[in-house]
Amino acid sequence: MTELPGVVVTGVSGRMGQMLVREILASDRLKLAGALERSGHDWVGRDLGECMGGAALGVLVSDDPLEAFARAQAVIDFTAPAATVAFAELAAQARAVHVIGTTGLSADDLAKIHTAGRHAVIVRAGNMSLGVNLLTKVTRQVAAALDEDWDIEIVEAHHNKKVDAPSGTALMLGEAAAEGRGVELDAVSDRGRDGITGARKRGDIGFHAIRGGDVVGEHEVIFASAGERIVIKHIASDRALFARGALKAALWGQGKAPGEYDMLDVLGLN
Ligand SMILES: NC(=O)c1ccc[n+]([C@@H]2O[C@H](COP(=O)([O-])OP(=O)(O)OC[C@H]3O[C@@H](n4cnc5c(N)ncnc54)[C@H](O)[C@@H]3O)[C@@H](O)[C@H]2O)c1
Ligand SMILES: O=C(O)C1=N[C@H](C(=O)O)CCC1
Repeated sequence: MTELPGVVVTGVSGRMGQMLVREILASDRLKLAGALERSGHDWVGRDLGECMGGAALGVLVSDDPLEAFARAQAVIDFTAPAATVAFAELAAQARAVHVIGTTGLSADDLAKIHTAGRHAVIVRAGNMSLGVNLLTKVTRQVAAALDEDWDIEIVEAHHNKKVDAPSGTALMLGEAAAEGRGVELDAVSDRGRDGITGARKRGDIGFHAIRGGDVVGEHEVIFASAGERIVIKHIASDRALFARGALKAALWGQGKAPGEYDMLDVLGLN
């Protein structure tokens, strides 16, 4: 019998980290090979199962990525930008597939991740759900079909602990709309208006972020013209959705040529 690919989960105490552990433990195609948290976190050195309030799993939470990645075929990483950039280099050294869900990455962070992708498989997406990835395709098509008489606005809502805005998903949708229009997103992006902003600039793509309660993730792309509006909306009601997408990516990446991929590749939507 062949061994199942082993996965290390980073940021294991986090909202996504714990969801990923549950999905891996329930999977018959992947096994848990390690659990990482940041140095100084009170889970480090303790049994993961007990930390999560259940029975012991025999997996100690570690703060040593180098040692953990050496035993893994995949690293699933939903943490924070600085951690993800460091993990990209270490996962590439270990030739482990690095699945990146972390959002809020800067252009400089993305360039470093791109460099790591020369040596190993990286799958990165601001949203790992089938629905949102399909929505990016639809958004690109609708934006390509309409001219600038149609104003594009992207509205997103998330829980009150989210630290970055616009969300990674909103940026994916904005990129898709800009691509459909044949423009660079950076040149037309208008984020969170406030004060005497003047009239809306033709061709801009607007972004608006709502933060509150326990909202898992909601995204709306609005195409507004004189007398009519098209609104395309995705609602995520369970974080398990993102975790299952990440597991799919970890499996899909096994044996692929080094490079940077996204969920459209994984889902066969490219
Ligand atoms: N792509 C997607 O589908 C998707 C879905 C949900 C969340 N996210 C993104 O995932 C990230 C995490 O979200 P969350 O809600 O789980 O946040 P969270 O704050 O609950 O968890 C992040 C975890 O990472 C840990 N961490 C930070 N630095 C670390 C380091 N150096 N080493 C190890 N662990 C470290 C933190 O201690 C924390 O436990 C965010 O960027 C979020 O936007 C993406
Ligand atoms: O909870 C979060 O944080 C989420 N982040 C992703 C984003 O930034 O789009 C995906 C949805 C949930």
